[in-house]
Amino acid sequence: MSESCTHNCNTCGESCGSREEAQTSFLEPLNPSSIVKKVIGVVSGKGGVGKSLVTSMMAVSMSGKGYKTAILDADITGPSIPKAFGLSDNGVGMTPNGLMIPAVSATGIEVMSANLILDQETDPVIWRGPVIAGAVKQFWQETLWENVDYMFVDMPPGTGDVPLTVFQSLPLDGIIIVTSPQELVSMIVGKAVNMAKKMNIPILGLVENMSYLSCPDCGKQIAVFGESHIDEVAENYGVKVLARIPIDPKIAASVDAGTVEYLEAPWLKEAVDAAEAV
Ligand SMILES: Nc1ncnc2c1ncn2[C@@H]1O[C@H](COP(=O)(O)OP(=O)(O)OP(=O)(O)O)[C@@H](O)[C@H]1O
Repeated sequence: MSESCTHNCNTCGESCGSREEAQTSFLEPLNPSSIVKKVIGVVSGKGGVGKSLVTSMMAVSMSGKGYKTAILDADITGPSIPKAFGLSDNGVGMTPNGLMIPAVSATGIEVMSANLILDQETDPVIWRGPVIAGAVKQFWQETLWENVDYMFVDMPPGTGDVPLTVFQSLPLDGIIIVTSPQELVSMIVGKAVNMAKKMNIPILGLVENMSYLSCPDCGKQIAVFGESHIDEVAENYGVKVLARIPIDPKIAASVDAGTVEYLEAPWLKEAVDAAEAV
């Protein structure tokens, strides 16, 4: 036993031989009919930076490579995945033994989201934190996830109570952190990196969305939200920059039209390689 051991594993950072028993696992088991091989969380410091876009496009890219892919929309109060895939109807079924059957997109991506089970997609979700976290656990445990190679989880934004519970409940194999240049990037990345490290979840890297706008006439890149600091931030925290996504009206239009799975995402190549290497 280390000299600096406090004999209380909740307060002691030393890794000694008697550590494991004291660790409590909050991981929720899957139902026996389901298999999910890899789970990758997509996180952001706040809403509106493009977390759902990155989640959707990672799923689209992995599905395009032949993997059976699913999306668990854990952003319960701001569920935007069904709309991006044009899944506005109530597409969730039930198995005879009471498991939810996820909706399936036109190209075969399975989706589970609060918006698919609400009577009206405009109904607000006015639930408190523990209820929200409980819904995410149900989406994980009580859905029939049949032989999924890759599941992407659109995490609730931020590093508060709800994202923390989701982090603890799902067996994440890695996370992707999405930022935009106008955020307090360093602080946000720092919080997300520390949260992931505390839970021993590997960080695949950072994706900077709305990084720049390409002038349609001369091709010059305009830093609409100011110069990016993503490289310094990534270096400070020892993580990789996986992608820089431009502001592109085509992106917004295809999300609005529910045709995100027909969008090409050449900018995510390194992120896709990182997911494949998990
Ligand atoms: N690079 C981009 N170019 C143009 N529009 C974009 C881009 N990224 C995202 N958008 C648009 O910005 C809006 C917010 O994006 P998105 O829903 O992915 O963000 P989010 O971080 O998931 O937000 P929330 O947590 O609130 O759901 C969407 O309408 C989306 O189409």
